[in-house]
Amino acid sequence: MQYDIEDRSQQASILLVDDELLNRELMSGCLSADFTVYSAASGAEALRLAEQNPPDLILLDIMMPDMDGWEVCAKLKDSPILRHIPIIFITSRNDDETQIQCWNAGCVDFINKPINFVTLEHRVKTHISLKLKTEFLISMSMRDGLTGIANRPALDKDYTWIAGYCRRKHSSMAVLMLDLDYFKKYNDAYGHLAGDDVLIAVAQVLQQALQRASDKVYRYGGEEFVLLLADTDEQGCQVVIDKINNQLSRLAIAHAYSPHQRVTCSIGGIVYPKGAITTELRSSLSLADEALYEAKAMGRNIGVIKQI
Ligand SMILES: Nc1nc2c(ncn2[C@@H]2O[C@H](COP(=O)(O)OP(=O)(O)OP(=O)(O)O)[C@@H](O)[C@H]2O)c(=O)[nH]1
Repeated sequence: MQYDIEDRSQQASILLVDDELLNRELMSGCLSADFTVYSAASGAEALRLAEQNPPDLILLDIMMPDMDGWEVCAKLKDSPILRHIPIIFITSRNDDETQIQCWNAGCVDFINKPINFVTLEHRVKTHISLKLKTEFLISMSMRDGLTGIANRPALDKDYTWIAGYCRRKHSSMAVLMLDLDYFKKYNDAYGHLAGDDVLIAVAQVLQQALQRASDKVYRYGGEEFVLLLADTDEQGCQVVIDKINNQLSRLAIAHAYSPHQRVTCSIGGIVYPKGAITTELRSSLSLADEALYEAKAMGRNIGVIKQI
């Protein structure tokens, strides 16, 4: 995947927070050619705007009436969604104590007033570039290199919050494990690269079969995939399994060494009843794996779902 920092910078957004209109206008004039800039005249407005539309960077004045920059910063750092947004303080004070206070508050940098606009522009570009590159690296580390879908570390990360969410919402949840049938024979007969193409095609089928935003698919290992389906019962699982099988049968990838003469998969899954979900991924996978084992033993190309 190619990454172009220039392209992404154009879309990067900056929230300016300053109670003085002139400061906001001058900073906006300096930055709006390169970034999407929006501004707030108070701490309360800044928090509201940041929640509605989290920016990539916040330029935060310290001395403001009602809520000062320190308090805004503390509230941002308290929010699980907003805490990672880099903050640059804008301050007219340059004493040691203020500088230490800025760093302790969790800013990435600070700029002194009167503002040197060349410095402002360069500092902002540096921090936006760092933020975008970090985001890109994090997203890459959560993707499977071959198929482009989420990988096992992403599953580890997502499972806890999806299971916790379903438990709190008192909804059901399904964990499915999918394994291609006779895939070793496929690789042996058609070659490893052809096998890779099958994995890519199957990953696409799985993504298409999952229609809700909360449905997630991961490449778990070699030819194994895991699906997390929030708010899904046994009947819902069956609908998903049927869609996957129909789509695979429509693709009709020839496999002369399978009794089905085409690439098929077996699926094992478990459904947790409303609210009774374990937040331990390991035990969910081990139960789904048992169901998958049964599906394989029953002749493959079949789904076995168990209600827990
Ligand atoms: N092409 C390709 N093959 C892979 C990849 N990862 C794992 N495999 C292959 O997947 C095959 C899995 O073989 P087995 O675990 O014996 O399973 P199987 O042949 O599908 O048999 P059943 O699951 O019992 O139907 C092995 O040949 C692995 O080399 C990959 O990234 N690309």
